[in-house]
Amino acid sequence: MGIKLGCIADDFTGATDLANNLVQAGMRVLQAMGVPPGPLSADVDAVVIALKSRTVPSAEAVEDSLAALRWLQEQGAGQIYFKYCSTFDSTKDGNIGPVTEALMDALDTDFTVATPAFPENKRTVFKGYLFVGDVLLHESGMQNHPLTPMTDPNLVRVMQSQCRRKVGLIDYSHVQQGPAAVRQRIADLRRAGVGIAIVDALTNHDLASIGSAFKDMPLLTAGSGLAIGLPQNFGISPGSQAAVLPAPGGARAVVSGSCSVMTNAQVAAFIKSGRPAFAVDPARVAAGEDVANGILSQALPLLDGGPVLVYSTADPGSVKAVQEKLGAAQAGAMIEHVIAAIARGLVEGGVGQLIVAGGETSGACVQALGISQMQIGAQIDPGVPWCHAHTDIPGNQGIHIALKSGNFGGEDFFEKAFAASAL
Ligand SMILES: Nc1ncnc2c1ncn2[C@@H]1O[C@H](COP(=O)(O)OP(=O)(O)O)[C@@H](O)[C@H]1O
Ligand SMILES: O=C(O)[C@@H](O)C(=O)COP(=O)(O)O
Repeated sequence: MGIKLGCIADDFTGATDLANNLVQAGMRVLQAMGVPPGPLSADVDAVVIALKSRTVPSAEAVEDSLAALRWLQEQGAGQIYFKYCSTFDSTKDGNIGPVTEALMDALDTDFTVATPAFPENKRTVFKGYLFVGDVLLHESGMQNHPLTPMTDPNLVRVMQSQCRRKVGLIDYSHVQQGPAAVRQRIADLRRAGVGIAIVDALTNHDLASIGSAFKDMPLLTAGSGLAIGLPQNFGISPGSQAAVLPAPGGARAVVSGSCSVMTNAQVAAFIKSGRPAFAVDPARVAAGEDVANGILSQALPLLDGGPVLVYSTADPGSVKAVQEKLGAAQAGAMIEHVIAAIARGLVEGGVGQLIVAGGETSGACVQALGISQMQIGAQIDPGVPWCHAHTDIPGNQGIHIALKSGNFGGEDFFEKAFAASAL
């Protein structure tokens, strides 16, 4: 028998977020970093393949996603789930629309849904508008994202601008009435020539209800929230399947390349606590200085005294100034490269418990550490579990790693995560 659910996530924090929600909902999950080189050997309900496809050119995102789809189909996946950000992070050209349509073509399906709703993390969709907490997406700080600034909260409009197919809406008046009304709405939209529908959802109850209406859909596209509503379709009941990870060991460190509002607050709280923190200065990196080794030589001797932080996290004004000089994509890639080299240097120097803040940053760090699979452990905050992974560092016995999405976690997230790992 094949796997029940095959998932393709467009970034690495997003992949652990989805895997975590599936695990919380009762599924046994394998998370793979990139398309696995061989067939699946574990007995699991779902596989999440993490790609770094959110901000790459859309043709590349499509190619990578189709390769992931082929592998999942070879493992007998019954349903495919394309996971993107709960803030619908997209570049001007996509990639949510182009990847969705390529997957629809490959699966030969004429209809799918799209909903980033994740109520537990305060992402809700109403009348097709995405709210983050009490404000609309474009007032949430996401308008200042370094790579995917989100300036339009109307998801029908955003998705339509990325798609050839007609985009419609399953609004709350249908969702509220339950699965039968949602199925009826889908039939009506199909007749009207709609290929992709944004779906409203405000609560976990809504997600469970729409999840059951989507039981027979070959392709689902969503944030991680919808995962809560799917295991029931496979006869799986809620109940955590989090793995008991090996006992944590080694020194502790945080590396952060996220510039989100929440990460800025978390970095500020860490610095305020008086623990050692080292800033990556983009200007010095651009000038060709060996910033990675400079920081490592200062940070490594301090590891015995408790966690250290290395960050490029900055406010929107500073990010804009850097981008004006270097270009947004170039600045992003350059900083990711330095932080990834630092993450590897920290693990080589004895770090066994590592937090990475930022999705693109996590992708770069996980790749630099040579991690190919992660085991999902206990949740720290909604959307962020501790994980265990093997690296390709000679002699390394594996590390505990938490990939924190930009806007997830409370202000004390770093402290809370290390307190949890000590249990
Ligand atoms: N000070 C900075 N100036 C410009 N870009 C930055 C700075 N710090 C980080 N970045 C880049 O911003 C992007 C942040 O994206 P990401 O890591 O996905 O964080 P988030 O999870 O908040 O979206 C990365 O490409 C990172 O390299
Ligand atoms: O859905 C979410 O919000 C996260 O899983 C996610 O994808 C976050 O991406 P980053 O903010 O880039 O970490």
